[in-house]
Amino acid sequence: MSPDYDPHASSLTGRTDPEVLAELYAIRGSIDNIDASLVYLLAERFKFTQRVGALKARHELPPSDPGREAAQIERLHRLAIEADLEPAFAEKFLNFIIAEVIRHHRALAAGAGPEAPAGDPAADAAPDRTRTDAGDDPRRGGADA
Ligand SMILES: O=C(O)C(=O)C[C@]1(C(=O)O)C=C[C@@H](O)C=C1
Repeated sequence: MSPDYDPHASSLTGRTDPEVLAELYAIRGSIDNIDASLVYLLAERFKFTQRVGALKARHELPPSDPGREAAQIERLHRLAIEADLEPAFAEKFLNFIIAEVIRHHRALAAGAGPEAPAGDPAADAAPDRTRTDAGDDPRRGGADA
């Protein structure tokens, strides 16, 4: 745990029954563990998507793949129902992450990323806007989102 993190930080201290607070802190300990896991999991996911982005940039593939996304969303819907999680939330969450991944892919294709060093032809190429891409996807805010 980071040294400046206070797991008992709360606006409830001093006006809540200490026993209730103790129970709340115990539950929050698990919430903190899960949040930490989410951060590490997301970091791992982004490491892999950076590799996808570098591959796509090298081969001049479009940053987004709507067919893949549709399959991911459908699968996530099913998993969410199984897991008793709101499917609309699961979809929103995945779309949020994917939008960020696509932003990274675009930066890589434009040569801004660490995996596309100067002089790499893929890095110097302008992002290809002629292909099917999220530029047409209203979720991503239009052509230059
Ligand atoms: O699999 C890819 O092609 C990716 O670029 C990764 C990813 C994802 O984050 O899962 C991101 C963008 C694509 O539209 C589809 C999937």
